[in-house]
Amino acid sequence: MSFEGEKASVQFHEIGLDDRILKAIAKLGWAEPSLIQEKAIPLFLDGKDVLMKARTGSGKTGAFTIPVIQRILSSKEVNPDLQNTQALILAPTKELSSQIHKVMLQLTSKCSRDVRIVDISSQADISAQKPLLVDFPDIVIATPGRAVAHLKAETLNLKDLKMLVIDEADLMFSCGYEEDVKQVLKSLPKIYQAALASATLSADVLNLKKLVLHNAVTLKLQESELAPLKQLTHYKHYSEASEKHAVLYSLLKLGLIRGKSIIFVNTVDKCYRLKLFLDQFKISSCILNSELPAASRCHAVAQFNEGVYDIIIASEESFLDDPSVDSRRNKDKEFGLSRGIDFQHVSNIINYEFPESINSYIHRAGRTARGSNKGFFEENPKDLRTLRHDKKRKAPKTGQHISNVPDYLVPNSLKSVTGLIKIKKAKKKFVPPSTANKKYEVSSSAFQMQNDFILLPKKICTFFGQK
Ligand SMILES: Nc1ncnc2c1ncn2[C@@H]1O[C@H](COP(=O)(O)OP(=O)(O)OP(=O)(O)O)[C@@H](O)[C@H]1O
Repeated sequence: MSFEGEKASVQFHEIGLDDRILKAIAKLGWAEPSLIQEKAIPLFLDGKDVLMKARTGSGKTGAFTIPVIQRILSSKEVNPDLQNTQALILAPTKELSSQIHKVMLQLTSKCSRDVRIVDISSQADISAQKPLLVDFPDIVIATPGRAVAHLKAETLNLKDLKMLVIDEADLMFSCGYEEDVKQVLKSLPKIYQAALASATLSADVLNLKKLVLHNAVTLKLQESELAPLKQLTHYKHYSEASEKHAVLYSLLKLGLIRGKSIIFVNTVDKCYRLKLFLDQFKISSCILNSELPAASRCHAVAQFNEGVYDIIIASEESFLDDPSVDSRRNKDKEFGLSRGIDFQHVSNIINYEFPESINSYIHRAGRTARGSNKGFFEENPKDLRTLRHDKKRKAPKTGQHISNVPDYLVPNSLKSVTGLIKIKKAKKKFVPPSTANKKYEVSSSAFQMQNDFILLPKKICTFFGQK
């Protein structure tokens, strides 16, 4: 597996990595480093502070986790009895932390005894997490909030820290972690090596850079922000707002969209409404939004990744919103939605509601065509079954009850497609024509005009024709 369109000039075995890491990388199927990995890993191994800005899905996680693990293995070669927390990795959400943890466990699968990693980002009680930290794991992964909570409880000791990494640096401040990050920095020794990873170089990232990095090398890769077109195809389809439901239904039911899909909407309400709509047609989906508790969000992503659901409906909200503005709703400030979450094998991204900024489009699109995956279609057994044309396609099942559900769930446009709509004839009151009746005159001429184009039912045409 390699990143398309980005031919690596060095191979993993040429970067000076431990054999155990190389074996783990091979097990992951990563044939060669991505561009950001190729540039960042040697710099970090050299002891440099690095700011890596690379498009979403370009392999930044590997770019900082591989050298962190390598440096820990090297330090243990020199001093096998060394046991202290050498690296702290901060991520803005629990989902991201657990994803980094998962990647690190895979990368240390051949040296798990030598490199111990814990993720303390979950909301478990601080005292319940104490045993995880008591014998100074080599790498701690946390959200800044959790790191501060443990520092206050004196369950986390960073006095011997050698490396600090902040992932998704552009989200840290907008997630409300500015103070927590500053608090963490106060607990670090004077000298440590640091790296920031980000998909954008926002003002927040530059502020963090000033706070965290020293004489840093900035890697701003000259690459497209999105995966190459060979890998990711963009389609656009124009439709009236009221018809979007019908279009989506058709795309899904006719098999025009295959594989796992993320449908993006812009509000939490829409998230639920769309799910209810799809439920009506026995199209099962799960949802992801900022009102769900963290555990449910993780569960939804896990179920989607495991293939329990092929569709996830996600609402995206601006991180720059003042969290205090909408007090009715209990928004989770750690909600990073899908930014940085590694949804696996996503074939399609559907912008059901158009993203509010270019960045948002890029991040949404970055959920597919990740790594070396093609964007549109994945070859998994389930998809291949779908492709079998020797089997008769099942006609979509729609129940009679669809005609009784509210319009916002099944709009009339779709009811008429399925033949379930009962056209209610409006009872018209007879109003005698009167030249003094302005309202009548206006509507009359409007209808007359349409009459010219034979657009009206005969009955009405006749009525106005008599005038
Ligand atoms: N060298 C590689 N070869 C093939 N696949 C890789 C390689 N490195 C990473 N990947 C895969 O690419 C996908 C995206 O990687 P990763 O999550 O690190 O991207 P990212 O740049 O951190 O994205 P984001 O900014 O969204 O977090 C993952 O599924 C990962 O397993």
